[in-house]
Amino acid sequence: MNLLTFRTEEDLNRAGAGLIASLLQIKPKAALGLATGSTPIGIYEELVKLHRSGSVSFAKASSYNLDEYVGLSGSHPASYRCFMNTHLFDLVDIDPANTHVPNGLAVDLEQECDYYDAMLEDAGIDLQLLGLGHNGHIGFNEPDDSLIAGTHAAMLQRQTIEANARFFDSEQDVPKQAITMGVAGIMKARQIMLVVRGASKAKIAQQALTGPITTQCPASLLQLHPNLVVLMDEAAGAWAK
Ligand SMILES: N[C@@H]1[C@@H](O)[C@H](O)[C@@H](COP(=O)(O)O)O[C@@H]1O
Repeated sequence: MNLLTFRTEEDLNRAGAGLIASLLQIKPKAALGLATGSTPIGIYEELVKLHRSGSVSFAKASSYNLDEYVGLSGSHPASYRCFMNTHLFDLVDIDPANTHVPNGLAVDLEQECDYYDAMLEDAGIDLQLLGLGHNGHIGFNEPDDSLIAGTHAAMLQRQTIEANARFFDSEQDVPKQAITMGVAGIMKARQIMLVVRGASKAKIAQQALTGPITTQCPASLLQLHPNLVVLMDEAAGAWAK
């Protein structure tokens, strides 16, 4: 595991974007595993800047997002599809046909999950970007007695609904279910970049990265990944010094 702490958010964003840009330079057809939430926004902003300056192209790349709310269409402003279009896809030269986000409106969720897994298997994620939930979740893999390997429809925990209510008009509007890549799908990525920001996540980051590996903290499984890089700001990574 490579633990990196950054003095400023700008430094962290540059490092994160730099990693993705270097991969695309070496492997233009890279399959990127992407994440939503507030954590990756700064990294996407840096990537857009790099793209505008001509330093990076997504023209041959493909992307696979971690998750999507069940019941939201891609045009709903709080959907992860809409988030990705707004923060990255519409601002760079990626072919929209090569961007993949689970379909939250799928009538048959099981079929949608199987379809997504088959796509992931085919693509082989080169780099998976991850944020961290306050309860240790990754994607929408919530703490539990057991975890699910493949893409599945997950029930969101109260804490997650509360944390994500800021993206909706009210807490009642937050969907209770989401389609998420499973832990095996995440762990299959050739490289994982976990990004953690803010003092409120310091404790769970420390627990996930140095504590016991347990399904009660899904991010702790990342300790088993052979190629994990963790980017933290000083507030989240104070314990790592
Ligand atoms: N499903 C997403 C996760 O993929 C994300 O990592 C997490 C943290 O979000 P934030 O970065 O906004 O703290 O929230 C959501 O629940």
